Amino acid sequence: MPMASSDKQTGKNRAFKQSLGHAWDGLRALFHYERNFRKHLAVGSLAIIAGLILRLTLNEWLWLVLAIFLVLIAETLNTIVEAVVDLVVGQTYHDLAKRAKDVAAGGVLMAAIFAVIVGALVMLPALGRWF
Ligand SMILES: Nc1ncnc2c1ncn2[C@@H]1O[C@H](COP(=O)(O)OP(=O)(O)OP(=O)(O)O)[C@@H](O)[C@H]1O
Repeated sequence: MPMASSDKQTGKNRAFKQSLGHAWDGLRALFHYERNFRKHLAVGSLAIIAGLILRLTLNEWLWLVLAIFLVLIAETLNTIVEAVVDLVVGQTYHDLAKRAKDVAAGGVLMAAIFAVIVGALVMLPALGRWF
């Protein structure tokens, strides 16, 4: 059952290019609809610019990039949870809906705390070398 009527696909992708196209659609949806994703992307981009200016070492780059991607991936998972919960319960209040959304938000918070710690551990010594 690869296609529903009106050309909207509901079945499996048949080619890698098709899978890649849907993944790209997902990234575009994150960027367009998720304000927090855009914010995290902006902060990550600023950290990369700071890293370029401060000439980070390879090791420092690895930690920084890991922290940035962890936050973006956590935000992605949070978005998935919100979408699926809304799909299932709509506007109805449900304790499990609250738990799922709160836990997903907690995941983003953990990743953000990790990023702040990594940012401080990487940027402070790099700033010290700069001055
Ligand atoms: N259907 C629901 N049932 C119970 N609680 C809900 C429900 N929908 C949302 N909530 C509560 O409201 C909070 C905010 O939900 P919402 O879907 O608005 O997320 P959000 O604030 O838009 O998240 P983000 O800031 O990551 O986009 C949830 O963390 C949860 O505590």
